[in-house]
Amino acid sequence: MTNGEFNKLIVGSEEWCSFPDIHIPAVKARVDSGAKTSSLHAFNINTFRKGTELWVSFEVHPLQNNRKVTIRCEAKAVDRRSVKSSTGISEKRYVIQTTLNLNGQQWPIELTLANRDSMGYRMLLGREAMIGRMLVDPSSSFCLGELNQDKLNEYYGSTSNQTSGLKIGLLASNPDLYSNRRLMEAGEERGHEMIFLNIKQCYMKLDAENPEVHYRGGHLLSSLDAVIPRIKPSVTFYGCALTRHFESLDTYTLNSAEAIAQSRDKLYSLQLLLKNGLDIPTTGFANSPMDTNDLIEMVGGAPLIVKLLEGAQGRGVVLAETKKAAESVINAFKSLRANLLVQEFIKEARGKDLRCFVIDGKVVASIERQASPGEFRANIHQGGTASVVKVTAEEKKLAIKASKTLGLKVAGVDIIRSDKGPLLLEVNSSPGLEGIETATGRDIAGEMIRAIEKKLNWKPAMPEAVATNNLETEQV
Ligand SMILES: Nc1ncnc2c1ncn2[C@@H]1O[C@H](COP(=O)(O)OP(=O)(O)OP(=O)(O)O)[C@@H](O)[C@H]1O
Ligand SMILES: [Mg+2]
Ligand SMILES: [Mg+2]
Repeated sequence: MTNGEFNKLIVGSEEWCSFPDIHIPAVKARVDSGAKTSSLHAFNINTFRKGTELWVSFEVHPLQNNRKVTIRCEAKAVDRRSVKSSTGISEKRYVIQTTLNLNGQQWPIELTLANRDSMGYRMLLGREAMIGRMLVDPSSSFCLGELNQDKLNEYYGSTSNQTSGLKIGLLASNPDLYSNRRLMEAGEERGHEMIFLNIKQCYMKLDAENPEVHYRGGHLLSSLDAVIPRIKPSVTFYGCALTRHFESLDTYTLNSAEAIAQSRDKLYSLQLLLKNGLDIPTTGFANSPMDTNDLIEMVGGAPLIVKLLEGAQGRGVVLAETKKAAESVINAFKSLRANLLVQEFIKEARGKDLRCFVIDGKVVASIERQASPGEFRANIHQGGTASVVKVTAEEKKLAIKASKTLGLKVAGVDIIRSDKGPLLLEVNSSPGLEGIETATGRDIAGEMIRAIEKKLNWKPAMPEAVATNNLETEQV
């Protein structure tokens, strides 16, 4: 190490910094040497002239997951540049030059004004701003010091104690469905304003500076704090596009569009789960009908399971008991151009499976589902019955890891008990509440609302006035 390097700041992957010129006293930055330029999450970006100079005015929510604190800023625009985001989409962004303060050291840096923060960070510190001044230790965070809540309150006033409820949209299709009724009810019970948003009646404006979502007849949906996406398979494409658009409006979505989309693709999600070391029944997938025989051999021969990639509620899951039946089912589905996978049949499960309901990294309830007599599918919609079950620590870990792998904050994880141990069947992004609430008597809808409150740092004005059903403890 040269002498010069001793003078460099050692920073972790996240650090608090400030921007004195634009009056931002504290913002948490993601340190990302993979990005060239630094960026700040800004909205309501408008240009104006000061003499011959082009200036921009913009607003910033400096705190992560908090839309109550807003700072209005003005700065000279030094450029307008095409910037490629991590998702590969390039867009034009204004660039300002401003002073960065990091642990008392100050220097001017260029900042692009980005209008989305898919990573949740309001600020990204890129390598141009770091060159010659700092060394990154990616394994640590806040090497330059943490900021506690008191300090943040001092800077921004009280950031958490809100007296009124949140405005939460339920993005779904059928308001009469048990799960949707319960979510509306649970939110209202906890003092929030709940708005039912029919997916098909939402429409959006895609615009770099002012993206919008409108509802039936032009009503603007700009002030929602959070959205609960409950997207049925037939509207996955549009529902995910809407969810993504809410994310770009800085509305918190309980499950992200990306997580919903990838968990809907059964094949892709199984690949992701396997890659992360989670066990699944042996599964085969092929395109050409010429390979049907080998496909059957691959999963250990008949009896075997055939699943449509776009199935749900047990529809599109077939048990082929003989090799002949397997061949005809696979070929029949293929002739209809359906995407399907074949899977080893877990006979020893005897028509039972587990549904673990995961919220925010915890298993809040689990049930065992037993298929009706003569049926192998345990889905409630196929006549299965649910009962409370004690799940093992291994099963719990599997469910939590599966939700995490797919990036789902709320998930219904289906597990089957095999002779080889628990195997993952699938992970659902809009798991039904009826079966699990009825069997366990738990307030799962309330738990989902609480996960939003926690994420948005919302606390009831009078905690004792709100009915709480504390489900922090995992069900065993
Ligand atoms: N490999 C298998 N071996 C034995 N039984 C299986 C197997 N795969 C699925 N099953 C049974 O069939 C049921 C339905 O399968 P799966 O959960 O994969 O799809 P799905 O229920 O259609 O999707 P969703 O849960 O989203 O509605 C399972 O709950 C389980 O009881
Ligand atoms: Mg299932
Ligand atoms: Mg499913």
